[in-house]
Amino acid sequence: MPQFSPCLTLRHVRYAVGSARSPQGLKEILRGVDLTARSGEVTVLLGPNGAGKTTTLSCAQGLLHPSQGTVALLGEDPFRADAKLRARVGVMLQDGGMPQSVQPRALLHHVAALHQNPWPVEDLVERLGMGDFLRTSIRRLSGGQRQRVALAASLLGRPEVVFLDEPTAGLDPQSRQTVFALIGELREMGMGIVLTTHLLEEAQKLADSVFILKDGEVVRHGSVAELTGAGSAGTGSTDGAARRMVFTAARTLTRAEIASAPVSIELDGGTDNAPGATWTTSRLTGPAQLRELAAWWELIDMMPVEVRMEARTLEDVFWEVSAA
Ligand SMILES: Nc1ncnc2c1ncn2[C@@H]1O[C@H](COP(=O)(O)OP(=O)(O)OP(=O)(O)O)[C@@H](O)[C@H]1O
Repeated sequence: MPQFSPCLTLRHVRYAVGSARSPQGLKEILRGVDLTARSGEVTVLLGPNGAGKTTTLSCAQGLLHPSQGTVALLGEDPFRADAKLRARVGVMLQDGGMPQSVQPRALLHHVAALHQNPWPVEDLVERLGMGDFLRTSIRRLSGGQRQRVALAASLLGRPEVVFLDEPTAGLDPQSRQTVFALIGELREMGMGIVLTTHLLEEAQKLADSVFILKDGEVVRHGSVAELTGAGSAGTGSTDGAARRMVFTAARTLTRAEIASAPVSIELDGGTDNAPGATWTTSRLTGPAQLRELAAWWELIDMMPVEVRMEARTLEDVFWEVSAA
């Protein structure tokens, strides 16, 4: 399997429901999505509820036909795809898609039997720690257990591309780590992994490439380093050098002093405005702002105890995009 070649491309994909003639009118859910995912990489779709992530995945998988634009999944139009293409693609069904009265063991063996060269069921059972609930009907499983069954089922055919819609939703921290490790292995194997998540820390750790959607459009994309300013800027992002500065104040700051800061400053989570409090600055885009901050410290006659520059996190970028 060639590594890092595109396994999925969406070009100017629009998807609308309703009609201009109906009372509700035409509702545009995707408004020109461009996205590329590569084999041997984890591509993460982020965005607030209703941004269009699941609709994008549905178009990518060929479950929905775009109103405009093109989709190529492993080089083919997934909407017209035959069984051959389907066998090369794994889709993690949300629990509604699994037969509720069946036991995971029977389901996994059944799905494995549909594939020519299936991943050994026992191996996935062991890796995903499913041994304890293999003979419990899916209806009776906890949310996290169902998630693991659905993930295993999506991988049984050793797909070249796998779509995972919130694969770690409802998992406890230990199971989440297990799933992370497995996703890392899938990447090493050269699989293309396309996933959605609301867990930004998880996205930051896993993603080779991130697409942030808002109102049916990709508003930022790039590697984590590109998006957070730890590397060169990604397309659509002009803030490649942005950083955050954190400083520890020697004393309590007055309201007037806080208001007079040259960039907005906020108390770091959990600290009080007292000597030793940690303050974080908003996005700094150049050294001139450091000079302004130093001038402000001079003005308010406060020498910070500690000053630190930090790369911004994906969470910082996400909130910035959401607020825009
Ligand atoms: N068939 C439909 N008819 C009307 N509206 C729809 C339809 N399908 C999706 N939508 C709307 O389109 C928007 C995008 O939905 P989508 O499920 O793709 O978002 P999402 O980013 O996956 O959200 P979440 O994070 O909540 O899963 C939502 O506002 C949703 O209500």
